[in-house]
Amino acid sequence: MAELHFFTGTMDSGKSTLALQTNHNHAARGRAGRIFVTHDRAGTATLSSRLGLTHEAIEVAPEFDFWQYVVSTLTQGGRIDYLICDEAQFYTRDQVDQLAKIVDELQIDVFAFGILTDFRTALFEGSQRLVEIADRMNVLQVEALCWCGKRATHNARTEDGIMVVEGEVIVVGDVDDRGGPPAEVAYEVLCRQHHRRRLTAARAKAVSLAPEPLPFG
Ligand SMILES: Nc1ncnc2c1ncn2[C@@H]1O[C@H](COP(=O)(O)OP(=O)(O)O)[C@@H](O)[C@H]1O
Ligand SMILES: Cc1cn([C@H]2C[C@H](O)[C@@H](COP(=O)(O)O)O2)c(=O)[nH]c1=O
Repeated sequence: MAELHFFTGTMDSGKSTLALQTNHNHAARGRAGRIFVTHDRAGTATLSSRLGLTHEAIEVAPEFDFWQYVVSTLTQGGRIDYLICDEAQFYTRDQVDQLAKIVDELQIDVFAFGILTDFRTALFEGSQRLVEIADRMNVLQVEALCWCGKRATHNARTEDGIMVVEGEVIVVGDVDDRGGPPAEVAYEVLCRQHHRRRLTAARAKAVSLAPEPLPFG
């Protein structure tokens, strides 16, 4: 039986790497797949992992129809055994419903990968629908860590190094771990407590270096 799988984790937890590994393993056994992505950091129609692997992919625009794409490919004699869908948090609710229909009606496996929540801690539209209807939901096993050492569960956005909780939902960007001057827009993974307190690594360091107030005599 085909299934709709949803693999989730914070930014930088290895989702795109797993997407490419999944594609590799299925393709190596002669299965025919298609790779989809949207808003990848590496540019349009590319699936990229921080481990250096990239693969060309089909760019998913908001009006893209997965069901139509697959049905028209099959009716033209093409073969599709599975779909790899990265950055699935950005897919629309309708697109996720199309993926479920493809699984149920055409017996094609779908492997979707994406972050669950945005920088404000709200569910993304695509992820919400995947949580609601996926056959299996898997949390990535390689844990991304907060600066304090705890498991990171939240994605924080920084602007010029300052954590923000308001703004556009979609802003493509990367985790800033180069230690250089802060990027205009960057992301940092944090545990819930430090996300709640808006305590990023840089702010925690600044606080720890602040001089102790002199005791009054
Ligand atoms: N130089 C490195 N050496 C080993 N592993 C690395 C290196 N850089 C990144 N990684 C691994 O790659 C993971 C990020 O992979 P990626 O697939 O791009 O994540 P995601 O798609 O979840 O954002 C990191 O969690 C880390 O485990
Ligand atoms: C939290 C958050 C993230 N994004 C963007 C930033 C990246 O381009 C992707 C996540 O990619 P990854 O492969 O999981 O690292 O999503 C965003 O647009 N809005 C957000 O709130």
